[in-house]
Amino acid sequence: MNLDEVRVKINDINDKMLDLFKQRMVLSKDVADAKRSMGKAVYDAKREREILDKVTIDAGPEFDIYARRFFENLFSLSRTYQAEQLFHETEFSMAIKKAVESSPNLPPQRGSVACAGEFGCNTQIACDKLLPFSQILFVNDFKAVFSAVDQGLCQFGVLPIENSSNGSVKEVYDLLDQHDCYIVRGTRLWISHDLMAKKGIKLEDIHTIYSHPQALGQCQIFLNNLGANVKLEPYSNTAEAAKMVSESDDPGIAAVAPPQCAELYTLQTLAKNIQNSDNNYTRFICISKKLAIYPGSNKISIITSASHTPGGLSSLLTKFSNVGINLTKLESRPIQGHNFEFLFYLDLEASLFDEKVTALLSELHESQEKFRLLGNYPEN
Ligand SMILES: O=C(O)C(=O)Cc1ccccc1
Repeated sequence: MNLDEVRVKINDINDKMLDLFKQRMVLSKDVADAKRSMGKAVYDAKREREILDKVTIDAGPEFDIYARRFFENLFSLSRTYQAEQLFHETEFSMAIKKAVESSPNLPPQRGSVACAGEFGCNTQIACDKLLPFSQILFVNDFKAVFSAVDQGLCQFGVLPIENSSNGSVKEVYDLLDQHDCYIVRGTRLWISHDLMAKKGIKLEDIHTIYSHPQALGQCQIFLNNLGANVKLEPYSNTAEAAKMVSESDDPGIAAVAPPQCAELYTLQTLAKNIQNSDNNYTRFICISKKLAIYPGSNKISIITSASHTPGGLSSLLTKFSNVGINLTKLESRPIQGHNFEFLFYLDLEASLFDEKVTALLSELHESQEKFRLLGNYPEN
């Protein structure tokens, strides 16, 4: 057979498969419809497993794995189609509706906001960008930001979550799982770091440099070049490190902090723009106790689990590709007390104003062992 002849045959098979596929999708909807009207669960894991085992045997050793994956994908597509076609209100979808209806058309500009750090820190700049007329309450650490929001001391909390060169702020991911708070907004800031010390001090006089671990990580190349005699010490926050240096009696210490901190804390800049890369952006989130979904919300964050089996994560991800959703972030964090089991944090380019997306997330809410919507929010 020459190439043209093979192509003709393949086209013919494709046409037949497409026709069968469409027939199968319609039948899968009918089955779901019938099951639902009988009050039965639509998803039948046992039956799916039996069919998968049968096709694996029937396909023979050359094609068994291919056949199994092919049918797994077919089932996944059917389930997405069923969820979309037979969408029914669930507790989850009603909570979404309520949040959409009760949220104002524009994100708030004012309110009380908790910020970990001190005057002049990067997170304060993010607070000013997100809530320009807010009252900032500076607290000690990220945990205290969550507590302030959780206990109603502040309406909002702003936290760094991810940096373009240094990766995720893992502590914030863990705290998101531990608190009943929602992400209501996000923003991205270009971050630059300066090295600063007391006035009159030279770079060669410095023996210890303090800063937030994210900032130290973002300036690793410059800092490591200073040699082994210079110690790097993590500190709670960049601006707090600058303040501590200015108040300390030790002239040999310095801080990595945002440029404005030099003037704020009467320090002298020893080196400017010491970040590894100029492409140094940090994403910040704004959390709130109440779920709010403003018009224009283009990003969804969720926490979920995947089954601890081969293909478990892949079948979770397939559900998003089934409806054409782009994933912008996948973070995994170990589940405390479980051996090598993980929670997955996903960011999706999607909006709950789209019914298809609400249908998919409702389906996940029902089918996944763990599922939590962290928020649907605008990020700019
Ligand atoms: O807000 C700050 O300045 C911090 O210390 C946290 C931080 C560190 C580096 C980048 C963004 C936020």
